[in-house]
Amino acid sequence: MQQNILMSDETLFRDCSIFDGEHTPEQFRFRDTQLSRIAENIRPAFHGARPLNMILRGPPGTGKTTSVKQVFGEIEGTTRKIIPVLVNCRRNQTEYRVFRRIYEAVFHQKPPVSGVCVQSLTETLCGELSARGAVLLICLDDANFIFHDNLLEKVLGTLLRLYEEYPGIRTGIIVTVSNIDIPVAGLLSPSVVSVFQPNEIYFPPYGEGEVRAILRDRVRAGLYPDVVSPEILDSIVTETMRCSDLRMGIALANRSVLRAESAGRRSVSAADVVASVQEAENQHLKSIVRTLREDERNMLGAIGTLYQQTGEEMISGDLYRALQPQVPMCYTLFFERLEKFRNLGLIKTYRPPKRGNTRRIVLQYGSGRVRDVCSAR
Ligand SMILES: Nc1ncnc2c1ncn2[C@@H]1O[C@H](COP(=O)(O)OP(=O)(O)OP(=O)(O)O)[C@@H](O)[C@H]1O
Repeated sequence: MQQNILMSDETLFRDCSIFDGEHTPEQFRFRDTQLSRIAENIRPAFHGARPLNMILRGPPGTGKTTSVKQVFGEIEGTTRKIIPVLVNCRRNQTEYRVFRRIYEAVFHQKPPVSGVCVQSLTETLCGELSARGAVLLICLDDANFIFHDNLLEKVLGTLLRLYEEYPGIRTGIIVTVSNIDIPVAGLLSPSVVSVFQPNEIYFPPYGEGEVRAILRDRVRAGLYPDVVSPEILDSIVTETMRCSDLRMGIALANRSVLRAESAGRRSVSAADVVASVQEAENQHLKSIVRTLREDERNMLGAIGTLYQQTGEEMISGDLYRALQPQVPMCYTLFFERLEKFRNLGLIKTYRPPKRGNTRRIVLQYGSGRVRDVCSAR
């Protein structure tokens, strides 16, 4: 029995950064096809032409961001004539913040604070791009976070029209989205669609064997030998397949090891994995809720509270009426917020047969957990 044998400063991690959400893996497997298609679309920029626009589409945790980071890393190591900028749309949910992020990446400093609008940022940016003779390659990563309020349309509209206002400016746009059921073109006006013309690259979910291989790589790189046995790895793989998100699997492995470590054991037990599943799911839910505005968080929390009392789903009209006392809002706003929750994977909506526009609204996480996470400050 391996109980309490770790000294307080002993650790099971060879390198704990391997389990960070932002970690770029040394071994990036199973995405060669997607990487070479991305590279093909960017290739014209190496000859001074405009890169082809792209949409990278696939469920969460299928390696879209990692692929872009890999390609951008190679570009940065090869040429200064292409400036790649990764914009995290989770963290930048207004038009101004998106352009501020681009400005910061190009100038390596913040824009002047007072009185600067998007127009003046783009003017300065385009002046700089002309002076350097460089192509701007922007990735709007996790663009589903800016589907609301017509924001994607505004941002794309501005980016795509830069060359009209500033002749000679060349830009390429990569949009990554994790909703597989919403066509991006449906969110855009015909005028934006006609200029955008993206090539779509699909990232399918990883199969069980692929998930096992990826997690095994992480475990080998991040932990000392025998901390995770093949049987324990199997149970982490099973949980990962259940929630079909690799990111959850990485978080689950991390949490299970931390649990074993704090109990002073040298290997992870089946009980560590079981006990860590909820923590890993909570962590995932928290990371999404953190990106919501306060009014949206209040509405989601109110749905959690309501569903605790009424059951795990409601019809849209009933839900709207039931929410009014705590979170008064008009019907349009109600549907806009529901749409955002759906885009973020917080709810699912179903149309019951023969009920017109009515939808059944189902939470994707337990109602009690949703309520607690939304009310935590
Ligand atoms: N093929 C792979 N090999 C190794 N690690 C991978 C692979 N694919 C994804 N990962 C890891 O899984 C996690 C999620 O990957 P990534 O952020 O690239 O997914 P995504 O498709 O952009 O997800 P989302 O749509 O939720 O933003 C990261 O920690 C990443 O390192």
